Amino acid sequence: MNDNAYPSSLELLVAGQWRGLAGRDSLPVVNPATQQEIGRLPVATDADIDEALAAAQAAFESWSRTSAWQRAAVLHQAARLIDARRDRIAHLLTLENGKPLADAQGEIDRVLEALQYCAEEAKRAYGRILPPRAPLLVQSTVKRAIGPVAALVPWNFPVFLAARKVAAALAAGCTVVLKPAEETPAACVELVRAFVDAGVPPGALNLLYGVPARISQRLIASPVIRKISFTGSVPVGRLLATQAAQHLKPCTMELGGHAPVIVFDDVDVDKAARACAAFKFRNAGQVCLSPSRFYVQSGVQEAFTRRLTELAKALRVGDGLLPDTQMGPLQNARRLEAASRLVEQAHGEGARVETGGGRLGRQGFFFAPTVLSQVPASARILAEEPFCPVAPIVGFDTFDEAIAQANATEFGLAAYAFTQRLDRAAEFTERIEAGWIGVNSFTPSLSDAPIGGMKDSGLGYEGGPEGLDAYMHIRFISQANALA
Ligand SMILES: NC(=O)C1=CN([C@@H]2O[C@H](COP(=O)(O)OP(=O)(O)OC[C@H]3O[C@@H](n4cnc5c(N)ncnc54)[C@H](O)[C@@H]3O)[C@@H](O)[C@H]2O)C=CC1
Ligand SMILES: O=Cc1ccc(S(=O)(=O)O)cc1
Repeated sequence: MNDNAYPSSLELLVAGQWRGLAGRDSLPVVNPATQQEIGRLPVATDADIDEALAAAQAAFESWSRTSAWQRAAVLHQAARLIDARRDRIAHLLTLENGKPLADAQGEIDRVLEALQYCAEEAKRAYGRILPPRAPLLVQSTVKRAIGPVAALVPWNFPVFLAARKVAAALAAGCTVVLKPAEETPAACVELVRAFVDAGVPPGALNLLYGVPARISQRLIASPVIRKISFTGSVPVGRLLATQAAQHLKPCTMELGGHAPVIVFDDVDVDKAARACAAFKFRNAGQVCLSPSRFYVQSGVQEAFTRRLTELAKALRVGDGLLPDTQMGPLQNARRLEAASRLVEQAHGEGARVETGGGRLGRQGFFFAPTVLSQVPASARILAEEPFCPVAPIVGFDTFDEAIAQANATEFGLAAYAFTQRLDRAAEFTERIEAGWIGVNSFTPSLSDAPIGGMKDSGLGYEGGPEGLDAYMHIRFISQANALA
C-alpha cells in the first residue's frame, strides 16, 4: 500500500480500542480539490459515547496523579513520533482539507511546538504559599487537573487545533474525549495514534466522530465531563456555552473573528499590501485571525487597492498536492456558497470587484482570490464573518472614523494596523476591541501566547500558561501542623 494513501475506512478510539465501520453508520470524507469521496468515517453510537465517557473517568484517577514530569515525557515522545510521521500526516491533511502541502507541513511544526510547550509548562504549574494566619499553620494553593474534558475541534487547522487542546489538557493531568470535525478526520486519527503509541494510557484520550450535535449534547450533559473546550462559529459556541451553563460547567470558546486592518496614509504601501495579501489568503481565508475588513486612509486607498489586487491576481490557486500551489480550495461546499453569496451581495450593495469574485473551475471548491473596493459601511460582508479569500476595502479619512468602524461589529478576536507613527500605533492598541493585536505585523497564534476573543469572539484563553490554567482547578489548603 502507498504509505500516503488515504485510509478507505477510518476509526474511532474508545477506551484504548480502535473501532471501525462494522455495525456503525458511516459518513463520506471528500477531497475538496476534486470533490471525490476518499474515505468513510464511522459514526459513533450512543454506546461508543458512553463507553468513551466511562473510560475517560476511569483513566482520570491515575493520569491526574501521574507526575507532571512523567506526563511531559509522554508528550515529548508523541511529538517525536509525529515528527517521524510528518510526511504522511501532512499528506492526509492536504487531501482532506485542501491546504498546500507546505502549509500542512507548517501546521505539523506548530503541533510539535504545542506539545513541547505544554509538556514543559505543566512542570511549572506552581501553587502559592500564603503568609500563615497563625504559627504552625501552612496555608497554600495548589493547581489540580479539573477532570475529564470534552474537546470539539473544527476543520480549518484540524491537527493543530486538536493538538493544542489535547496537549494542554493531558499535560495538566486531564483526560479527554476529542471530537474533531467530520470533514477532516484522518490527520487527527494519526495525531491520536501518536499519543497512544507514545504511552498515553487507555481511556485517557478518546476519539469520536459522528453527528456533532448529538455527541456534544451527550458529552456536555454527562456528569463525567468537567470542562468543555470548543473552536468554531459563534452560533454553535453560543449553543454549547448555554448547554454548559445549564450544568454549571466551565468552557473555553474560541469563536469567530472578523479582524479589521487599518492602513494609515504614512505606510510603505507595497510592504503593507504584501503583508496583508500573505495573511489574508493564507488557508484560503479560512482562519479566525484572518484580516477580513480593510479600512484604508484616503491618501493611500487607490495605491493600496491596486497593489493588493495585483498580489491577489498573481496567486497560484490549485490542488494543494501540486508543488506550485499557493492557495488551495475552500474546505467545503458551505464555504463556497457563502463566498459567492457575500461577493454578490456586496456587488449589489455598490462594491466594485477588482479581481476574482467567483468560483474557479467546475471541479473542486476553488474560489478566486478576491478584492472588493468602494465597499459601503453598511455592506453585509462587513458584518458577517467571511471565512473565505475575499478582501473588502473601505476608505476612511480620520483616526476616529476608522476606530469606530473597526469596533462596529460583535466580533473582538483580532485586529491589525499599519502605521509608522508611534502615536497612532499606541492609540490603536489602546482603543481597539480585540484580544490579538498586530501593529505592522501579522502573527499566527503562538504556543506561549494566550489567544482569547473579546465580545462574541470567545470565552477564556488557549495558549500560554493561561491555556494550561484553563484545565486546572485552584484549591486552597489550610494545614495546621499542631492542634491548638
Ligand atoms: N474559529 C474557527 O477557527 C472556526 C470558525 N468557523 C466559523 O464557522 C462558520 C461556518 O463553518 P461551519 O463548519 O459551517 O461551522 P459550524 O459552526 O457549523 O462548524 C464548526 C465546527 O463545529 C462543529 N459543530 C457544529 N455544530 C456542532 C454542535 N452542535 N456541537 C458540536 N460541534 C458542532 C462542526 O462539526 C465543525 O467542526 C465559518 O464561517 C466560521 O465563521 C468554522 C471553523 C473554524
Ligand atoms: O481558533 C482558530 C484558530 C486560531 C489560530 C489559528 S493560527 O494560529 O492563526 O493558525 C488558526 C485557527
